[in-house]
Amino acid sequence: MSTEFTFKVLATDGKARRGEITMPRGTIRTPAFMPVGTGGTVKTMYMDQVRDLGADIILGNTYHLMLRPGAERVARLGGLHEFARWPHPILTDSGGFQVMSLSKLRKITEKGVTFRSHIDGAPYEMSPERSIEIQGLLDSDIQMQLDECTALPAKEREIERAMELSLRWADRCKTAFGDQPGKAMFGIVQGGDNARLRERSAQSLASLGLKGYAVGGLAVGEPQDVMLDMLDVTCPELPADKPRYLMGVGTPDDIVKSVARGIDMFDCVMPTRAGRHGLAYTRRGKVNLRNARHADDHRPLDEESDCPAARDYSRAYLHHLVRSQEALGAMLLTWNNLSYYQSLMQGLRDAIEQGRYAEHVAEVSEGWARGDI
Ligand SMILES: CNc1nc2cc3nc[nH]c(=O)c3cc2[nH]1
Repeated sequence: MSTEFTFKVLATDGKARRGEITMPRGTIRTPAFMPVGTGGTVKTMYMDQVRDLGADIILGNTYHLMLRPGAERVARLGGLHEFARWPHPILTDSGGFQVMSLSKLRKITEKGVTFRSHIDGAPYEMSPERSIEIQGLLDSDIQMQLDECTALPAKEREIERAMELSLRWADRCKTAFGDQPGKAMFGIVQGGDNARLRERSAQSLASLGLKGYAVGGLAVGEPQDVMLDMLDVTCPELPADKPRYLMGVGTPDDIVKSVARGIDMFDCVMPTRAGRHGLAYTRRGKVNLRNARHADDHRPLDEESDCPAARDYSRAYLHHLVRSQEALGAMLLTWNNLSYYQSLMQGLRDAIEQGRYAEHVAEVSEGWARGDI
């Protein structure tokens, strides 16, 4: 087990990379999908299940945990790994994105963000330094800089202002994080849908010599081709020997196309949130179990899956659970969805190693297009 944070590229196929991040709490096989554990829980799942599905790392949210139960309380209780019984790596988002998307009366200044909690309206200030302090109290293994994610569409001068502020905050977060060998602080590339600003942001962050780089400011409603175009201009400006993390992405199609452009890490609420809303991801595309067409269908979601949720329960039963709003419905569909996402990632990792990434993507895409029979 490594005492340092290291990243190795083990194989490439075009711009797709098969890599490995080693750190004291474990090894992360890339391309990696990080299940979202917002409030210290991957909703409806036991942590052992999440691990058994192949997740090497999960995501926690600074914003939610600082509001409830509080970062100092989690620290007193031994840190997030102990608190949530997840002994493997955890990446925490810095809170800025959630402040802008969830809190009330928020205000951004050079110093940081001020806002009121969406839970009880209590006032908070979060500076780059406080965000890193909170992530340290959570004992997070990979900590994200505080940044300002511009909602799209936006005027170029607005995108530029937020991108430049995020660069200054990256420098402050690097100073606040200091030197923690077994941990990492990732910078976040901003720049909206503007290629020139993306290149400037990536080049400036790369000059900070960080241990990893996230591509932020995307998956905010822009068309997929705009997101992919921004990856085409951003990834070449990032160091090839450091991990690249595309924040908030995405659908299986988003993921396969982003890996092809050089992305190594992903997080997205889609598999878990969709599971709670009756939607199943399968190798034949999406299946909406709310639909009455499943009411008498005795077939499982996927008879060939090694996940019991996909293999052992009839669609009729899943439809019944979803329609009845039974907790087991959300549990089984979340289990199925995370299992599908992790098997998708394993397939991508294998295909890169075998030098057949394009062929493999064609095969999985054909499965989705065939649709659910
Ligand atoms: C669901 N889409 C999405 N989740 C995100 C989280 C983020 N965190 C920090 N900074 C970001 O730019 C950022 C962008 C994001 N897009």
